[in-house]
Amino acid sequence: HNSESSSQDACAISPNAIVSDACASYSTLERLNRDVKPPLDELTQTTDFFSHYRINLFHKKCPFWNDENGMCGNIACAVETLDNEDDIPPVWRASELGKLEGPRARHPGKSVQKEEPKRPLQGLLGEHVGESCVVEYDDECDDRDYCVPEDESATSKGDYVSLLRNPERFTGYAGDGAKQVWDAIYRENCFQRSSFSHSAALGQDTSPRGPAAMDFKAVIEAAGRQQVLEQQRQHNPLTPFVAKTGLEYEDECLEKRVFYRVISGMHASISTHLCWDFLNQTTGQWQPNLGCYINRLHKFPDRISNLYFNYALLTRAIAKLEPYLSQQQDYMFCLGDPEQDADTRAKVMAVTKKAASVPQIFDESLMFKNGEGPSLKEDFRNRFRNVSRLMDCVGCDKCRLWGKLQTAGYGTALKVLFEFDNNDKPQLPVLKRTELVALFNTYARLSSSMKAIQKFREMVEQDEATRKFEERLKEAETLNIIPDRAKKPRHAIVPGSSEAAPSESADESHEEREAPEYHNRTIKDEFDEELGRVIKVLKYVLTSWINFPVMLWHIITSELIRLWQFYIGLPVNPRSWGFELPRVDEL
Ligand SMILES: Cc1cc2nc3c(=O)[nH]c(=O)nc-3n(C[C@H](O)[C@H](O)[C@H](O)COP(=O)(O)OP(=O)(O)OC[C@H]3O[C@@H](n4cnc5c(N)ncnc54)[C@H](O)[C@@H]3O)c2cc1C
Repeated sequence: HNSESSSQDACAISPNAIVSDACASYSTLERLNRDVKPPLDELTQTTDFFSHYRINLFHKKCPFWNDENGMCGNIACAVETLDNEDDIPPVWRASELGKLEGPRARHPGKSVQKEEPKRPLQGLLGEHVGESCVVEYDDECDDRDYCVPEDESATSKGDYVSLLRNPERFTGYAGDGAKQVWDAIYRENCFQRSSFSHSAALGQDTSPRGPAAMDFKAVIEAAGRQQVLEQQRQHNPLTPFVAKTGLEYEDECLEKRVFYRVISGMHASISTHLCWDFLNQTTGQWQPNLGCYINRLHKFPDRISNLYFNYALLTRAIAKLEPYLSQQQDYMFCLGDPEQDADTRAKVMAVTKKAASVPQIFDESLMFKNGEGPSLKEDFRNRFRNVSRLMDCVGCDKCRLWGKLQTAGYGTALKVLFEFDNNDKPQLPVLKRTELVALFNTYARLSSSMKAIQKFREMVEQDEATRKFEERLKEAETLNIIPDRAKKPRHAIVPGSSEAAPSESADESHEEREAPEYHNRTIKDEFDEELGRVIKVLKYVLTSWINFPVMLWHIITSELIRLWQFYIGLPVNPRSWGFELPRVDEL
């Protein structure tokens, strides 16, 4: 008996989709999240260490494109959600919503650090913030990084900002600017020189293999040129074609599924938050937007499955960190404050213990096998660096903050999974503060996305039930057999959805909630209906019996194939069967 798929909610979105890469089903992860979320919220919301992040937001330039070549990534280009924002109060406009809020403090120089070791920020983040838990004195990054270290190529070390004051939610950042960044990020999924065997078309066939960013820039530019030429061609048909953009070979890269899943899962999580914490810009109300969820996520179960995949991936990374973070001599959270340090560690442990409570949630040892190991890993790292650089092209500060943080979070997770030995205790204290903060906050983002998705799913079900009820009511009305009191809608309503049905009033009496009574039915009607049901059940049972041998054959062969794949080290097909209770509405 397959215990995971036996429960009602198991694999409700896309059966077994996650099992193939992450050894866990939806229901296992949702159960785990119920345990992990409370201590994780506590950690990210009540400790100074985890509620502040240092980020270089303003001294970086988008390295991939500028307005001159017809592509555009800055705020002025981000088409806003409303055609005319002049009609709405400034506070609801995208330009305001995207701004950073709350206190901000410059990274202190060496002299201040020496003079004021306990208060290097001199109260700039607020009087009660334990600054020794927030400030990090770091130097260069080591080459195991999957993300771009914040201080790369910039003179400024960045600012400390409060994550609590800047929740990830709807900002109104949308349109061409946002789309262009996402497109470029997904194109990164395909970036690998071996995939571009016709690189001559990019005009750089003789150049030695340069940094990934340079190559990537060339691809983007080629794509940009292509786009501009395409537009020009509409007016002037003689405009030349660019022979190849390099993007034609996209399919070859699709096998690098994990990278794609990480990015798509991150995108799905961002979309979930903006739909859950959505501002209706004409009424000024913050509320979940069911239509937004349906259009961006519900219709795309693979996106949701990728989000769950990321949850499994981060759970494994966090569980793996437990021995590394448990001892003060191995890691200090707050250098100048032993009490806060102990408190933070206890809260971290509460999370890592829960994360480690489900064994085998993601088996990283299966990755980077089949001879591609080191080069694939290198490729992975470079792609991640580029995604992080692409975040500098995001034209909304708050989105950039969370985009950067989450890219760094996944980068850290990959580093922990693939660079740390599987020994009980990893040897080197290689994780920086920024990395830890990014990792745990990215985990917290996924955790709250999962919860929001579960709620959204309930809303969809309620919405559908309401719609069905209304349809039946209409049918009955046309037959004129419904008493007036049964015409009230009975199902709960989606709060705030643009597609919300009318709300059930709180004082609605119990009697009014009962099913509508159907009058004028004769005994013959009742008998015919009952007989119809009996025949349907009989048919159902007989078909199940007839199908059984075929099904058994399918199960045995598919399991044998899976066993064989496992034995010779191939990726194992997802399980295509499971036990579930018959759905009564099939009858
Ligand atoms: C880094 C970054 C951070 C952002 N943060 C915020 C934020 O905090 N708040 C906010 O309101 N807006 C944010 N945005 C903007 C937001 O993500 C959308 O771009 C915007 O709302 C417009 O949405 P859209 O419906 O046009 O599709 P987009 O979300 O822009 O998607 C573009 C295309 O990508 C594909 N796609 C969408 N989702 C997935 C997925 N999960 N997997 C694979 N493919 C997918 C679809 O083909 C879609 O048409 C951010 C954008 C970026 C690039």
